[in-house]
Amino acid sequence: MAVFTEVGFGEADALVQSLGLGPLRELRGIEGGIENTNYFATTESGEFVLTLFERLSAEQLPYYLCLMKHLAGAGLPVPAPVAMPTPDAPEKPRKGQQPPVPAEAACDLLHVVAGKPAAVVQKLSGRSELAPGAAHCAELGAMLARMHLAGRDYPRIQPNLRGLPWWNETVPVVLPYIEESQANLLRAELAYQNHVAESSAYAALPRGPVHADMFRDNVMFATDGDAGDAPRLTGVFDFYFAGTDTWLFDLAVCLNDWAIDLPTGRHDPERADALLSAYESVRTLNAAERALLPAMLRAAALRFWISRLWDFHLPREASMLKPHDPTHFERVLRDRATHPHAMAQALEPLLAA
Ligand SMILES: Nc1ncnc2c1ncn2[C@@H]1O[C@H](COP(=O)(O)OP(=O)(O)OP(=O)(O)O)[C@@H](O)[C@H]1O
Ligand SMILES: N[C@@H](CCO)C(=O)O
Repeated sequence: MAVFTEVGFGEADALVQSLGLGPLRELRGIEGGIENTNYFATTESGEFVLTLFERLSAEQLPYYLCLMKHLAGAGLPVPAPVAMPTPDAPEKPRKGQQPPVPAEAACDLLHVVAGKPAAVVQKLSGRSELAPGAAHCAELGAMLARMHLAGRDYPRIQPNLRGLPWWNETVPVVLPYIEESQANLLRAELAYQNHVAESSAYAALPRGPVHADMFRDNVMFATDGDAGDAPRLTGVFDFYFAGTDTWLFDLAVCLNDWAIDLPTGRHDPERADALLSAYESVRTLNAAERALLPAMLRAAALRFWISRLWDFHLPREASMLKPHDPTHFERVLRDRATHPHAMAQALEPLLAA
């Protein structure tokens, strides 16, 4: 469980009551997660997740919270953040008076708990599928494409804060902790990704708001079907690494997690095909995306190798924090870099179709 900041029952109760959710019945620290403090909060209105943001600032947070609201409003299975009710609309300002500050500027989805920025979102039903099959990957691929399309009219822009500039900043910080052969791979891959980012093909990639961390443990599937029923995706959460970035990077993050054999890091052709063809059933990849898929699979592996090295070697204080294993993404990156076209080649018949 990652509880970086302990929240008292009384303080959580005061917040949920002011949100109009009724008195707090139960408050329970959540197991899992390494970024933020999360609690399940039960009130008479239902079950919610209270998140205290440990690294993101109040200036950065409206991008994520408003994106969740936007996607939920577009019918995507995304938990909607609970807004602070606004007092009754003030009277129209008289001539010469200042107009009121628009609610958007204050962000009524962002609250303060224990001195930290905080949000309350709906608790999703279902459970994560940590051993997904092709049918789960197909559900994911179609939802990812729908999410990309639904983000096209999202007005806010904020870079992926775990994108290339962060990789360039963080690699020198982790280099002293790793072996020479690892350092060589890390430096070489970073140089390659800087080169890719300057290419005209990269500039031609479609982009918009992306989740950028849609791993198996951030997606829920229904548990109500009988065994054998087709899986049904009921939700995706943890938007706090989202940002404006290429859709292809988002897809590569998913392929690297959902469509691989975890012990070896190698891709699984059946699951990769299912994920990609379902994505393409909603939105077809363009020529630049097809060309850069191998490079983005490497980029997505690099991103999580760096963040896992950083979390592992420079940990923060938290109750029962379990950092993820960095060597997993070293293996994935070695596989993608040694066989740069393996996954993309396996997907080629699909891409050409
Ligand atoms: N909206 C939600 N509905 C149901 N469960 C949720 C929801 N949000 C979070 N959880 C539960 O809380 C756990 C931790 O949340 P999350 O993954 O967002 O942690 P984090 O520390 O913020 O992020 P990270 O995954 O980046 O470490 C999840 O594994 C899930 O069980
Ligand atoms: N999904 C990330 C952790 C949260 O960003 C990882 O597995 O490294």
